[in-house]
Amino acid sequence: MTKPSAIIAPSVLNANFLRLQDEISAIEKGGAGLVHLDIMDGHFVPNISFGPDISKQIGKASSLPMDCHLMISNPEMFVDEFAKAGARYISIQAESTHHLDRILNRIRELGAKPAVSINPATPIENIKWVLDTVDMVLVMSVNPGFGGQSLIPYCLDKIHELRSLKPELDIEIDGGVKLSNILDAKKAGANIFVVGSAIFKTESPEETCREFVNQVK
Ligand SMILES: O=C(CO)[C@H](O)[C@H](O)COP(=O)(O)O
Repeated sequence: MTKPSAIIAPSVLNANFLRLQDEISAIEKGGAGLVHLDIMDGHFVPNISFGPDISKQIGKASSLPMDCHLMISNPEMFVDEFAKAGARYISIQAESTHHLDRILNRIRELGAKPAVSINPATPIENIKWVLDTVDMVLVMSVNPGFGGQSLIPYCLDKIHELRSLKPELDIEIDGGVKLSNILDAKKAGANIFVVGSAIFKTESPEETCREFVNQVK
């Protein structure tokens, strides 16, 4: 049985957008495996970030595969655009659509990797029937919308439950991940770690990213 590899996926939500190219180069040098893009629409979540055009520019500015997390209502209207923008992964919030199976299959047809995401209060049971359709499950460990929040501890129990169900699945944790708790997340069963403010709000995002990479090796 192949053990999924550990990957740090910095979220640029809290990066300095006026120096985005430098911020991206820093995480590349720091050993990140993915660049995580938080797409927010002011409707599904109480914040607005950016859309497919900026994502496409980020894709061109980076050698890292893009991990696009759609925290938006009506995601079916936008998956084609994100696939065209070059997303490697497209994550859909299970709570955001009536047609989860359809949209995940559409993402694969478009040549990207489908992933499903669940909010802290959403049970694993709700995504049970799509676990064989996706390449990754993203477990939100904060209520989505903002960086810089604290990890909700019961989300680690959800990851543990999911890992027991699917030993080879890529499981991503997103929200409140810090150097002080990343090993708890790893122990629970996560292997892809989204880290936002704990990387970009430090003196040297490159050095900090490297520390996270070394921590989960
Ligand atoms: O999806 C998100 C918020 O909805 C962010 O990816 C997440 O919060 C990462 O930021 P931080 O590491 O600062 O918590």
